[in-house]
Amino acid sequence: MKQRFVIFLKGDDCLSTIAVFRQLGVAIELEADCVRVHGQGIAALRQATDILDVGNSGTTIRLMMGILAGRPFTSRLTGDLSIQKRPMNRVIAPLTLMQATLKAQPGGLAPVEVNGHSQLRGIHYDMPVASAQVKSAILFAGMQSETETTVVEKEKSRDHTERMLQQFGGEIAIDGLTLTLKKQPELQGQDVYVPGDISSAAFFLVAASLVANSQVRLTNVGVNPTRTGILEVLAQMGANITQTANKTTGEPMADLTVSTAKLTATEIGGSLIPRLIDELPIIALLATQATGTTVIKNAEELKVKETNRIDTVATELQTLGADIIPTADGLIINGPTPLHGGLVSSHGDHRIGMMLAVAGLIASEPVELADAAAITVSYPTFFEDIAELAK
Ligand SMILES: O=C(O)C1=C[C@@H](OP(=O)(O)O)[C@@H](O)[C@H](O)C1
Ligand SMILES: C=C(OP(=O)(O)O)C(=O)O
Repeated sequence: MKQRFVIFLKGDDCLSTIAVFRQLGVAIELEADCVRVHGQGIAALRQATDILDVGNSGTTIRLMMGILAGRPFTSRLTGDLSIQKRPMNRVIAPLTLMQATLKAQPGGLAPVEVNGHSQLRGIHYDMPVASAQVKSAILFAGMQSETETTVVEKEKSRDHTERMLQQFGGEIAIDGLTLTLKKQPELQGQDVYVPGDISSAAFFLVAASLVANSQVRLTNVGVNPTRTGILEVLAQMGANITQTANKTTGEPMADLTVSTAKLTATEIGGSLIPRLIDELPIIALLATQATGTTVIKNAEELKVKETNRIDTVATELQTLGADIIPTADGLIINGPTPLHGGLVSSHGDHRIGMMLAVAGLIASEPVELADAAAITVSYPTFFEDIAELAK
């Protein structure tokens, strides 16, 4: 259990986030089974001398913009080539309304300069996209604002920020899709147990469902209901999964046991999409082996992830023989279709890389994966864990 905790904190995304906070003056110790953060409050953050590099993490760059918008100094933020293609205006627009000044490259791209404002103004904001990253950035700025901030979500997105704020003694009113918060009292340090990431568990849920005679037990998986869309889809498609809830003081957590099953096609769209957005590449692979036509719609957000995931999923799975058609807002997949081998690529996107590695487990010939190193962004020991299960 502890080992799993270490695995995820060693992902490149986590390490670059820690490096960014250290540059802002926060003392952080990376221990064998935990990260110890010596927080002094948001007001104690100090100006970094260098540009802050978030690596491949969209979550880090967008959430940091919300934090730094309220600090009375200038920060510069950038990331890798993929980050420099991802839209930042979705965060810049609301933070500008709150009185911060943010300057991006043409097209609203990183690098971004944040000129923070020590007296931010709260806003009422109807979110144009269902995005936990945008929501969290506004909440972090709202925590530092002189007047009240209200965010109205388009669809319910993951609520880890709201839960953690409450755990640290902060106050936020949650009424369906409407969130309201004021300037926060001093937050109190807490012990936080980080459950296993369901987005990483998803690759094993699908692998065990597809590989003949499998049974896999995944322990302490985070099952926050804003993240469990994949479990609902798997159940709908006929997967064999049992769930045992674990006692926890923070985020809900469960052990999941999954075994091979015969699957049928399904339709995925609407409010389910934000609850399984990062799982759609692996769900697409699952659908290639299900009987019937699976339709994924309302998922245009996939186009602005680490790659355009509608294109990369369709192209790479077509290379392996899948019957999969990209659409403007999703994918249409006909199954079951046997997959053959071939040379495919992650295109530098960890989730595409892991999906293709799982495809390799069910393909009739070898699958060669180019740029497999991208997987370390979220799951450095992915291949070791797959090899262990394949024994
Ligand atoms: O808040 C987060 O940590 C994330 C939110 C999601 O992005 P959006 O909320 O912008 O869709 C998700 O795709 C991303 O991988 C991580
Ligand atoms: C970590 C991810 O995304 P982001 O770069 O948006 O944080 C992800 O796709 O799982």
